Amino acid sequence: MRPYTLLCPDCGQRMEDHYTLSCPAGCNALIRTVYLKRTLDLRKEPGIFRFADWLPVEGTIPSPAGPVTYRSEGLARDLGMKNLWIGFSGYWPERNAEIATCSFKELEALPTVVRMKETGRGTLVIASAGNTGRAFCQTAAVTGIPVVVVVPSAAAERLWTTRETEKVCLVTVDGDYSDAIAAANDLCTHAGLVPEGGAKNVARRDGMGTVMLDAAVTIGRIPDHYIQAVGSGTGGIAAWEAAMRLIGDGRFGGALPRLHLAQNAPFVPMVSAWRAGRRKILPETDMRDARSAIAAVYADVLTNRNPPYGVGGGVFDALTATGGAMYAVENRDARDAEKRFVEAEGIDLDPAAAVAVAALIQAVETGEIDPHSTVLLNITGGGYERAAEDHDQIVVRPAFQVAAGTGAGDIAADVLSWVKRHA
Ligand SMILES: Cc1ncc(COP(=O)(O)O)c(C=O)c1O
Repeated sequence: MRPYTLLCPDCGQRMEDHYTLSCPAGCNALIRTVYLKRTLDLRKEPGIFRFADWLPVEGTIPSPAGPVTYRSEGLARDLGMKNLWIGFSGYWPERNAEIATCSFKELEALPTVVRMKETGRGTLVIASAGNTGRAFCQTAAVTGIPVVVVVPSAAAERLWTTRETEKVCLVTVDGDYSDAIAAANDLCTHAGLVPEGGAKNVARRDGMGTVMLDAAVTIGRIPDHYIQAVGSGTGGIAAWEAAMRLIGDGRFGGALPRLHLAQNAPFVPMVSAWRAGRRKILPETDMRDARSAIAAVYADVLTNRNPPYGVGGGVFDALTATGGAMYAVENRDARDAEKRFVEAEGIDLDPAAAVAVAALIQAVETGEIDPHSTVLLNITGGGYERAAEDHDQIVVRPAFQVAAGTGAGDIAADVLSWVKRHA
């Protein structure tokens, strides 16, 4: 028996894991893991698998990539804060941050690949705006387990690994992130190609949830506030779920952290729906002129048109349960915040992380966050310059291309034959 079961929070059904992504009864809710161990014991592993007790895996990968939490001095002083903690998911070896692909997406990729190997069959297909794809490419390079990664053509340059690998089938799509998602969905209609699952994948959520776990064990308690930039919002959901587990553990306090989730204006569908008090995103209201709005943002990895917002156990529920708030961040504010962060903390940021810093500044200025409270700022990506000093960054060459508006039907047979050759 595996050390966890899956639970549908809607109908209450418990199930065994067969790389299960949704409730077999058809409920519109994100299934969750229920771990047999209610208290968290840290393992003697180098990276994320320190938290394997609360990851849906039995095996581990000896990777140094994991969450790191430290107490801010520079930015805290700049903002007049007393208890600002930074969860740094990137590359900064001087702070023990060893995610060579520089974003928290590696925290999702590592347990996902192990879970798939242990409970599923087939080859994972990942749609990405860049960072998720790079994380899965790296995991394929480290484990030798092949993956199919589908990205917008403009994001292809973000796909690199620190080791040579033949185990990545990179498909580029002429279009934006949504077109990449559509092409990946097309591919997954073929036997042997399996959707990685996004927010529905408990390994992704629990992998991201380790940022909250690491913060709680470092600080000694659950923080009062949690700040993150979101595209799908999976990390926000994960932080909420991890905090519920920590409350169940009993050693880290009994209150949920307030979630502060930020999007990059002008593409802010969840902010718009949340502020209107709606569980449902209305495309004509919340995503008007989506293509041009997406093209205008600084942090394009935050542009997901189908976030798990209204689904049971999704972003709306996470915000409601935690008394949360959402923020729209303008490009210029993200850039200013990035400058302040770099000066204060001494490491570069992913544009998405700059959006989170800008949201923190907004929250402190508007009084949403009391500067004396205990705050966890999730820096979801950074350390690119530092990583380039220490590691090779070997560009992954596209294997196949999907032309604008054509779908992935034409290349499916080629992708399947690639999978056969590389499995
Ligand atoms: C660096 C970084 N931060 C934040 C996010 C937002 O994550 P999510 O789409 O899971 O909300 C992404 C998404 O790709 C990202 O790459």
